[in-house]
Amino acid sequence: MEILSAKRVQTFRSIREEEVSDLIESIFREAKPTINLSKKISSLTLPPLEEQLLARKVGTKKPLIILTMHEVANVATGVTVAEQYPSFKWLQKICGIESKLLQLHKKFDEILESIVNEHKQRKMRTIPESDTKEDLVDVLLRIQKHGDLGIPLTDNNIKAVISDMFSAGGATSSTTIEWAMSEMLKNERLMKIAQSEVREAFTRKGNVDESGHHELKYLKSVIKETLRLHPPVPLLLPRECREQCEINGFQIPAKTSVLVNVWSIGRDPKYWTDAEKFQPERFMDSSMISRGQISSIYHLVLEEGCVMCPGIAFAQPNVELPLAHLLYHFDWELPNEMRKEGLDMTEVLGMTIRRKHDLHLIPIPSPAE
Ligand code: HEM
Repeated sequence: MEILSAKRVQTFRSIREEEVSDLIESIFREAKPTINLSKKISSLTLPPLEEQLLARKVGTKKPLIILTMHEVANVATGVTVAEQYPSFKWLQKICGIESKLLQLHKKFDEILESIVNEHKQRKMRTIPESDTKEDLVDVLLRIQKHGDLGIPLTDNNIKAVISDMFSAGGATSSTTIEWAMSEMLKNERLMKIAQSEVREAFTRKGNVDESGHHELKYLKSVIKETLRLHPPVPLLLPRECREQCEINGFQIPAKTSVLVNVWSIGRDPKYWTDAEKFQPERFMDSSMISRGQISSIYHLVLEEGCVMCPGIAFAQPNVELPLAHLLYHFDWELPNEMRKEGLDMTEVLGMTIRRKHDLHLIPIPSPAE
């Protein structure tokens, strides 16, 4: 509640708006007609997250924490393969994953340690003007000092929370933006509807900001439909069976790992008409969605059910704002007269499911510019 509440997220609004405006300007400044939109999007989500959570302005040089996160993401792709066969310990060894992860762990731990120490020293020197000026680490250090939790909060706990926020909040947001753009590119009609909605909402103002987001009903449905077909965390977080139980005649022992395949639930024709089709309209009128569908998508749309992303208040503006800007400022074409319907949608599994091939696109400034 302290770190991820809507009130706290609201205090970071100007940081998000500034970062996304910088992205749009960098696209306008590109000398080449074709840009790698995937790269632009992935470099967009972590720096603002760093600034929002750690109050550090990133500037042009990527900080170590972001570079290390990318390294972890790359190595983690291999972990998933080795984890298919947990009893074959040698598989992880020959893949070299274990030692790479240990090295990365050490490097990451040192970065986190220095962040915590930096904050402690800063705290000794200054008194925060008000709690809205505190960043994530300040909040955790305050709780540690006052013992508000009723249980001790160690420095290691604090480092784990910082690490959790970055791994949970970075690639999830950027892959969602990338897939939403891909789906709209593939279907020009949907792109046009979303673009007209955004342009209608902001043309009079002359710029996109977060104040008009409540008007973007179609774009919000595009995001929900993107999460249905391309859930960034396809197997959710691993869970463990607390006690022995029986499912469909199978005895499941206590402590069994449970992975929930939301990727396949989102595409199950038992729940969804035209399950493989990208149709944001299905979310426009929630009365059209049955209870069964709601329980099957709670984790996808993040808003329903007992298990949800605790970072939802952060995730929403971090995904909506960049998308609204990209649609407002540009029309988008594929290079080399490639046909949009033929856009390659191959997925690759890492910490999230992302596009196998980067999105190379031609941005055409919108007529309103
Ligand atoms: C579109 C963007 C996002 C999606 C689709 C998403 C989705 C999810 C999902 C499915 C889970 C796992 C829930 C479970 O299995 O229990 C999760 C956990 C979490 N998310 Fe998000 N998330 C997004 C963005 C964010 C952001 C921006 C933040 C924070 C700044 C964040 C923070 C967290 C945290 C802290 C957890 C819990 C991790 C843990 O328990 O170790 N998420 N998210």
